[in-house]
Amino acid sequence: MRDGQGGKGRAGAGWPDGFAELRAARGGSAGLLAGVAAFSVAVNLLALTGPLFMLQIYDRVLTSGSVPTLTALFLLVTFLFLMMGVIDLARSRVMARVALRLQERLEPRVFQATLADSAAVGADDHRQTGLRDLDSLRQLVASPLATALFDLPWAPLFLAALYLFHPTLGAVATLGLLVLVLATWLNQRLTRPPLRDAAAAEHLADRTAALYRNEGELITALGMRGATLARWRQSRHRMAQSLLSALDRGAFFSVFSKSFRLFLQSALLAAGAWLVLRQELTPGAMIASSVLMGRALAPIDQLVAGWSAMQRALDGWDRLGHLLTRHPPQRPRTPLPRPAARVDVANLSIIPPQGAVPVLRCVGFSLAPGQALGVIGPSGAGKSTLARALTGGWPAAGGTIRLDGATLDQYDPDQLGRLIGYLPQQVTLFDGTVAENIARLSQPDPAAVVRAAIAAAAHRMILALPQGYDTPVSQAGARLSGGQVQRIGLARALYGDPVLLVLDEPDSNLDHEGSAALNLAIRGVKARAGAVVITAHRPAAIVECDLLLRMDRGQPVALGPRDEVLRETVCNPGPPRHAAAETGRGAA
Ligand SMILES: Nc1ncnc2c1ncn2[C@@H]1O[C@H](COP(=O)(O)OP(=O)(O)OP(=O)(O)O)[C@@H](O)[C@H]1O
Repeated sequence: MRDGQGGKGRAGAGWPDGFAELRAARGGSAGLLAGVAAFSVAVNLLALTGPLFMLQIYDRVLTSGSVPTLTALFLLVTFLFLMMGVIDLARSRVMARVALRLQERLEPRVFQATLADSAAVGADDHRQTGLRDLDSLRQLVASPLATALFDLPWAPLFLAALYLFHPTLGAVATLGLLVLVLATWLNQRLTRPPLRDAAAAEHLADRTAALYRNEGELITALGMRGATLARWRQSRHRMAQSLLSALDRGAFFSVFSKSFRLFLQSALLAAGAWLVLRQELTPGAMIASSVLMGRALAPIDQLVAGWSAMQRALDGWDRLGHLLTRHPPQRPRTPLPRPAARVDVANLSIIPPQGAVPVLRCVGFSLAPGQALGVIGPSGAGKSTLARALTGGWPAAGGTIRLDGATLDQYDPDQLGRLIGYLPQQVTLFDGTVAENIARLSQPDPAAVVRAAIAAAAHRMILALPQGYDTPVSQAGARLSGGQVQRIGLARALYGDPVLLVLDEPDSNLDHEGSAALNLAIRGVKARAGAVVITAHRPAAIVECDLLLRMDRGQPVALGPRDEVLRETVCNPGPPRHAAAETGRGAA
């Protein structure tokens, strides 16, 4: 398989790039592939059985009229073909196992890289095809196309045999082979762009359909059915057009290759007959050479016919290489003890993934255990960006975030995830029970689940569900209100007593009772010496905050004790002002 270039050098120092990982995974089946190559030697040598048998029938049996020779040859041929079938079958079965092994070996890495990509780029980005690419790779390896690749290097052997029969036959076959190789290359060149377009358009159409499916209620309510159908059909139409163009071109080459192969066989027969007439060849050799050439050209025919699958897999290999390069394997980190809730942010700037300019600049503050920081500011001020950065979701482009002295990347990501409770603006629940969702899909600790639910004021609401904590929920199937989902999300954030709790507009869907419970939960975290960061639009959400950070257009405009900053905000709600505290660290 090919190596892409674009992603090279982006992997961490000392770590293999994505393509090296792919090659290593393929190398993991080197023994099996060597076995397949050995089987291919046997299969291709045994493929000479047919031509040799014909040679013997025409030149020995028919001339001598010997029935015993015919019988012996026939029995031998039966045995050899049987052997060939058995070995060919074994070869296919081994390739199926190679394919499975490749998939099993790469799946965890690809899954993690896809998740990381989705966290960095956004779930709806068109690059979310890692697992699908791996599937097409597995399908290719398990398909007859892969075995055709093993047969391809044997074509010269059959050509050599033709040259042995007669150089003219060899020359005709070589010429034919070159034409077919040229046709295969042209096929690849001409069908690749439309096939890529079709795959991209198909992905877009699938994504659009999934989004519309999830938002069916909204679409109906807003009378958007016609418009959504038109848009979906537009992307389907684009896919159909590209696919049609690829199929048309592919069909041309497929038909050309098939017809040319048949023609070539007749041409070779004609050349053979001419040589027989000139008494330079025996009739047996003439027939055998025709069969031999068929065998030499078969893998090329197979490759032309299955080119779109081949192309999909090759493109998939490229994309996977880049995906794995973008997200190199986690380096092992020395496990750190559970930190104290001391958060130090210094001169932090954040550039969103795929972004070019920082959307957060020069942010600095310190939080001591037992303190809560409120982050306020107008829409687009950078509050959610700061929340994402504090959870380790978006890496710092400049400056640092330290938790008890260690930068976030010094923690193992899973450990960090357990140390931080995060409630995003939009809460998503996953397939599983309510308890499993609160326990972050790990094996739930029932006491901890109930404790977290009580702290989030979700306990009674959960008990009212048909099966209580064991009620299955899913993104689409759950019949929970926005506030109920938010409370379960808060319970999930509180599960496991995190050191740092990051709440991104936690009260956007909460009623009075929910807001009161939220404040109680924040007080609880502070009481057990945790730290809390809350972004908010509403004053009710920051009543438990000791410190307040006011942001505007990605920059801090005020930082200090809550009431002081609130007073300042009332007196001076205008554009950014660079107070001494703006970039300071020592507000805590
Ligand atoms: N993925 C992204 N790529 C590029 N820019 C982004 C991305 N996400 C956010 N931004 C930009 O970063 C800035 C801050 O956005 P952010 O969501 O942090 O604001 P916010 O203060 O949380 O707003 P709101 O109160 O409306 O939630 C905005 O200008 C936004 O356009």
